[in-house]
Order: sequence, then C-alpha cells, then structure tokens
Amino acid sequence: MNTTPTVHAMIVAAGRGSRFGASIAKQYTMLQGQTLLQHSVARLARSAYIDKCLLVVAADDRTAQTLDFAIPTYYAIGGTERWQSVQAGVAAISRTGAADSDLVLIHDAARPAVPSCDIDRVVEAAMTEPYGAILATPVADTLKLSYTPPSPQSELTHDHIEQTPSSYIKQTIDRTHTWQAQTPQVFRLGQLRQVLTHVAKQQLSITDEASAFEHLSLPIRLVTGSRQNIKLTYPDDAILLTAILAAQS
Ligand SMILES: Nc1ccn([C@@H]2O[C@H](COP(=O)(O)OP(=O)(O)OP(=O)(O)O)[C@@H](O)[C@H]2O)c(=O)n1
Ligand SMILES: C[C@](O)(CO)[C@H](O)COP(=O)(O)O
Repeated sequence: MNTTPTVHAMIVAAGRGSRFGASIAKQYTMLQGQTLLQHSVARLARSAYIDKCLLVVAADDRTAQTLDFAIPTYYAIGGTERWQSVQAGVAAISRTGAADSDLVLIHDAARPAVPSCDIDRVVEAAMTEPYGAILATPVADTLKLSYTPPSPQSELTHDHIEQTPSSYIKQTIDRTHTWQAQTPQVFRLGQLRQVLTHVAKQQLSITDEASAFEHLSLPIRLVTGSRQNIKLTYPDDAILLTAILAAQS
C-alpha cells in the first residue's frame, strides 16, 4: 500500500511589496533573467514531490499568465492579508478533489533562492509529523528590544519636517531558541483549513501559517534551512539575492 501523502504546491504571489517600494509588484522583479515568481516555481519544479503549482495572485494581476513556468500552473485570487491568500489557495486545492490528509506546501514568490534539497527535507519532515513542518534558521545576531520616547517639539526640524522618532535599547533578548521563519511551510490540508478558519473567526493577526497552528497550541516542527533562502523584502535584498542566484547557478 502506498502511504506517501500527495503534496499540493502553492506559491503566494498576491502581495504588493510595499517595503520593497517598486512600481511593479516585487514578485515580477527580474533577477538573473527571470522574474522572482518564475525562479520560485522552478525551485519547486526540481522537487520529486511536486509536478504542478497553484499560483495565488492579486485580483488585478495581468502578468502571471503571460509568463512561462517550469511546471504546469493553475490560479486562484488572493486576499488582503497573506493568510487570506493562503486560505483562497486551500479552497482552490480542495476544489481539485484533494484529500484532507494530503499535504499542502506553501512558498513565497519572494523567496526565489530556496535550495531544492531543503524543499524535499521539509516535505519529508511534514510527512512524519501530525500537523506539519517549516523551514527556519536559528537567529544569528544579538537581538535588541527597543523603546521610543515620546517625541518632543525638538523632533521637528527648522523646516518643520517631522523626523523618524529615535529608538533606544531597552534590553537584549536571549536568542536561545529563537528562529527566523522561512518558506516552504508544509501542513495537512484539512488541518490547515481548520486553523485558518479559527484565525478568521478570532480576527487574529498572523504573518505565516505556522502561527495559526501556534494559536491552537499545535506543534509544528522546525527544519533548519539554508541562509541563502532570503526573502526580497527591502531594496538591499536585491543585491544579496542577485549574488546568491548567480552563485547557485
Ligand atoms: N495579501 C498578500 C500578502 C502577501 N502575499 C505574498 O506573501 C509573500 C511574502 O509576503 P511579504 O514579503 O510580506 O510580501 P508583500 O506583502 O508583497 O510585501 P510588503 O509586506 O512589504 O507589502 C509574497 O510572495 C507575497 O506576494 C500574498 O500572496 N498575499
Ligand atoms: C511567511 C514568511 O515569509 C516567513 O518568514 C513571512 O512571515 C512573511 O511575512 P513578513 O511580514 O515579511 O515576516
């Protein structure tokens, strides 16, 4: 009997990239001759567990369907928050007849340099877990908690242009047991649907899907991933990603 669960891949690409600040959505930034979205699909395509990919895009997206991808793609319309885009993706995957015990792999369009061996490692970890697993890296830097004193009138310059309020160190946070979450994040389809329904009902604010399981005290395994799997978030990240993609090719 074949007990290996089917893996349904989804890339979330419905964000705007406000911190990146470009005029086009950041998933369509060209690096090393391809958009981030094409790179990300190509990484998933290298996994033996993935043969097609759902792309969750913005309602006004006119770009994704004009691009060539390494594997067949199908589409869903995302939401305002990232988790709402994932929820729309879960509904689309369920409509294909997927079983609740199948695995769903969620990856950011904005993480185009994930090593393929990491994708397989997190999938294989999720297969042995009751709820799922995510890639993450242990925090490497000394962590500071800050405070911002109330800004006095002197924060206004002679031109009356308001300055960014100054921050000061409150304390150093113990980084033992702290991790930076990455994607892919891999969960059982039915359980992911349930925890996202809980997020919606409770109006929780979350930035990744593992958080939805955390709110219900459900254990999600951390799989140590490569530090090359950075997310294009700020303009500086483009320099790093260009170098990483070049070194990997
Ligand atoms: N409503 C949203 C928000 C984000 N994403 C996707 O989630 C991934 C990671 O999110 P993030 O880096 O926060 O992307 P943006 O929301 O686009 O960026 P920003 O927060 O700077 O606006 C990206 O691939 C982005 O397209 C999504 O599909 N739907
Ligand atoms: C899902 C994610 O990429 C994991 O690091 C991340 O949480 C996306 O949101 P963020 O606001 O950029 O952290």
